[in-house]
Amino acid sequence: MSTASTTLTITRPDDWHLHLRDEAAMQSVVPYTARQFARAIVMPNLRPPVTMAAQAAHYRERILAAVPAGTSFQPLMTLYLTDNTPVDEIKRAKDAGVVALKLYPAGATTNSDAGVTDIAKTYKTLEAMQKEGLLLLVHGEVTDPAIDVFDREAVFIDRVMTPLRRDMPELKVVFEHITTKEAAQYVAGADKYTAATLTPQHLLYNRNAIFTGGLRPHYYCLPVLKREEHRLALIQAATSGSTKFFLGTDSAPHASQLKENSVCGAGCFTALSALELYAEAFEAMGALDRFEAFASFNGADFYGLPRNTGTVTLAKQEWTLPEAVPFGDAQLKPLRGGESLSWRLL
Ligand SMILES: NC(=O)N[C@@H](CC(=O)O)C(=O)O
Ligand SMILES: [Zn+2]
Ligand SMILES: [Zn+2]
Repeated sequence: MSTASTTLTITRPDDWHLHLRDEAAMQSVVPYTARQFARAIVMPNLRPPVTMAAQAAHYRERILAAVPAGTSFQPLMTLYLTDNTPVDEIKRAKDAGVVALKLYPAGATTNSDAGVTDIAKTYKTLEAMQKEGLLLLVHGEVTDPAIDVFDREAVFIDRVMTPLRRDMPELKVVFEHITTKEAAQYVAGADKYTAATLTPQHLLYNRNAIFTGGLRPHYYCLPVLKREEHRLALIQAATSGSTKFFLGTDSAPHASQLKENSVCGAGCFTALSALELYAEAFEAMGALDRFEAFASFNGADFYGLPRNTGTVTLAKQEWTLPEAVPFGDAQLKPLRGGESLSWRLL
């Protein structure tokens, strides 16, 4: 990393948690990520979900066809784990270049209806993944309606993570988009097979952001933003120098008419300005010297993939994020749209 007074140059980063959707909507958002990141872990929660290796291979082709000419971008594919994922699909997935499977507890988040109802049902498949070296990516929230929505991540640690780690000790697990001090502590204290991704919104905002001056749908994602004490624990984890924490935007585009609706879909769109948002969070902690490892090294090392070559440069330069951008034949409103950002990717 090098910093002149007004620029920050780092090795090309990767996004280890991304939603691209499909068809025209996907074609609208791929260029934003391809501009910011060399690679991205592409989430499989399409309708219908990407459950088989052959579907993932076709989805990758559609994504690659949407990458602007002259830009190098590599989508890293995942499968959607279900109660019925066949054990022998794991070998086919590995051969097709799939790097991970995603665990959505059924009903926990956007397009998770086909998710896992009981993790014990997937153990044979998880054993095959452990053997083949595929990672398990986890949306870590219980779905028990008796549990308060703000407590669902912490309860997930006790009910699912701890038993899973005990039963599948050498399966590499990424606790995705963590939002609580409990999850940050759990991952920091876990062994080398456990890591976590952090989103820009959870590093920058607490739950007040959802309610400031009215209900703000573009700040609503899952797991939902938490109290300030949790945000502080997350930014401390991200800037601690621990290699277990890395960048995963969870950029999750939803058409604006579905966000600004009586029932608002969960997800924040950040791909347009992800590095800028993270740089702001790291700068506020006086930790820009730790940004490169978080954005460009820790994730690749955990996944066992080579680090990127080449660099990107951010400048300390104020600019205004567009309020809305096209999204297929709809519109998409970025988090912080219409407001100013202090860093700009050159
Ligand atoms: N994070 C979100 O709020 N939404 C994601 C799903 C997910 O990552 O849980 C989406 O696909 O929209
Ligand atoms: Zn999720
Ligand atoms: Zn996500």
